[in-house]
Amino acid sequence: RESQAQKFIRQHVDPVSNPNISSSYCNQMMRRRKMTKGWCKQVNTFVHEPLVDVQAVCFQGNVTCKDGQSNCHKSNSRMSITDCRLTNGSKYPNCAYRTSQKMRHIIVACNGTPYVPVHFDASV
Ligand SMILES: Nc1ncnc2c1ncn2[C@@H]1O[C@H](C(=O)NS(=O)(=O)C[C@H]2[C@@H](O)[C@H](n3ccc(=O)[nH]c3=O)O[C@@H]2CO)[C@@H](O)[C@H]1O
Repeated sequence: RESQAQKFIRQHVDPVSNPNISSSYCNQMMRRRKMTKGWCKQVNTFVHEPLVDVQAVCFQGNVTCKDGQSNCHKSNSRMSITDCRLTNGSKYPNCAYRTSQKMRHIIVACNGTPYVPVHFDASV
């Protein structure tokens, strides 16, 4: 049984890829990280920073989450991310994504002991 923390890492952490991401990055990674099973996940962000740097965000700026909870945190600095957004013509099971490479502050929700990221809220 995958924990919420493990699910966050599977869905959002990819330190390996370098920033000059290919246009097929999202089509490959959304499949590889199992977000195209049963349905095509609409939007997903991958963070290209070391896991420890992403986990450290839990101890950075506290902000309100989109759902109104108060356990969200905004990264002090901008991070290398890739946004994957489902294209209009995409038809399950052929999930087709637009790949956008950005430098943004990330906002994650954290929970538990140890207090770790469990949800990707937004990037700004
Ligand atoms: N405060 C909280 N504290 C603790 N837990 C909390 C809290 N809030 C939610 N969860 C939980 O998280 C789980 C979850 O999957 N939430 S999700 O909104 O669908 C995730 C979004 C995100 O994956 C993705 N997205 C979106 C934007 C973007 O820039 N980049 C990007 O990747 O799209 C998804 C849909 O928007 C769910 O179990 C919910 O209960």
